[in-house]
Amino acid sequence: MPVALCAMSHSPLMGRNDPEQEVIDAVDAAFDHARRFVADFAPDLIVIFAPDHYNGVFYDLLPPFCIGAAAQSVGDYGTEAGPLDVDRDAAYAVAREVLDSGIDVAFSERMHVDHGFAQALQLLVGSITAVPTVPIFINSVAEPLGPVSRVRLLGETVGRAAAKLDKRVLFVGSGGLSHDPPVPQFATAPEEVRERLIDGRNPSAAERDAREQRVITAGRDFAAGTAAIQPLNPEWDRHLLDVLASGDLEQIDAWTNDWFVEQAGHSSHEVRTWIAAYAAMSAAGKYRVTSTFYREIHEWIAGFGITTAVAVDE
Ligand SMILES: O=C(O)CCC(=O)/C=C/C=C(\O)C(=O)O
Ligand SMILES: [Fe+2]
Repeated sequence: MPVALCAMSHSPLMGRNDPEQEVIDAVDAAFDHARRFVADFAPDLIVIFAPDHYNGVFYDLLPPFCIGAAAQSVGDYGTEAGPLDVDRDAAYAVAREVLDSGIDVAFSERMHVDHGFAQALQLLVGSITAVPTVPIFINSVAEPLGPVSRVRLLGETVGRAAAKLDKRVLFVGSGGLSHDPPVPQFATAPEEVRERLIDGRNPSAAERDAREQRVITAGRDFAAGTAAIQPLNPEWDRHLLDVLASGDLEQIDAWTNDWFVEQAGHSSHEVRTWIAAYAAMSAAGKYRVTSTFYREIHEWIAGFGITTAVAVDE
């Protein structure tokens, strides 16, 4: 059955610390294009790969990957809260195929997800329930991380499973590109922050507000050139976009996790979601990238990209 792809950056700072109007208009136009692309493809199912930012998955039990058979959005940064419309049968079918192929994916009957999933679904199809989904969490934040080659293999097996579903499947990758927003790291976090990284579900409104305000302030400082966070790396971003478009994804296996951080900041690991989505596409054969948007947006602390791709009949 047909497959298609949309990979996109997300940012909790959209609408909270916006760049100048010309940039917003360009992003809006790119999302309009992506929405039309998705509507024209008319997916029966969205398989979405996204990270979490210590809102749904914590160090009390932190799998590298997790497939949700049911999922609940926490509603951080004003995103839609509540249950996603998860296709449970499809989630089980995908999980079986992934496990059969030797990838030890975790599985959840109550996965908690944050803006990584919700913002992408809302931007592309209007809500977290508009189209049945299979949500797949990819740890992109909480070290230690496994090699990126495992993410590519996960994506490939998910793609093989999706091809057997007899559905029109849209693969979505949500996150990236180069960016280094203030997401705490366990190794360097003070004790009280460590505690919430281990078991921080259901923070009070005041706690959530303080966390969100910290990120908004960092966005303001970054745009003003005064934030002590890593710069964006548009050359690295463009190179990644070229590699993904080339279809030659195996070259990514040689990229080390340290290299991602050196080049493009800690949260550049979120491009794992793009790599998985493109690898899923590659399982169906050759593909062609049909649109690419890219801008450096300091206000959102993001090398911000949106790409779409279709399968090519050989
Ligand atoms: O305060 C925290 O623990 C997390 C901060 C946070 O959620 C930052 C999110 C940033 C992105 O999702 C992004 O830029 O990709
Ligand atoms: Fe993120």
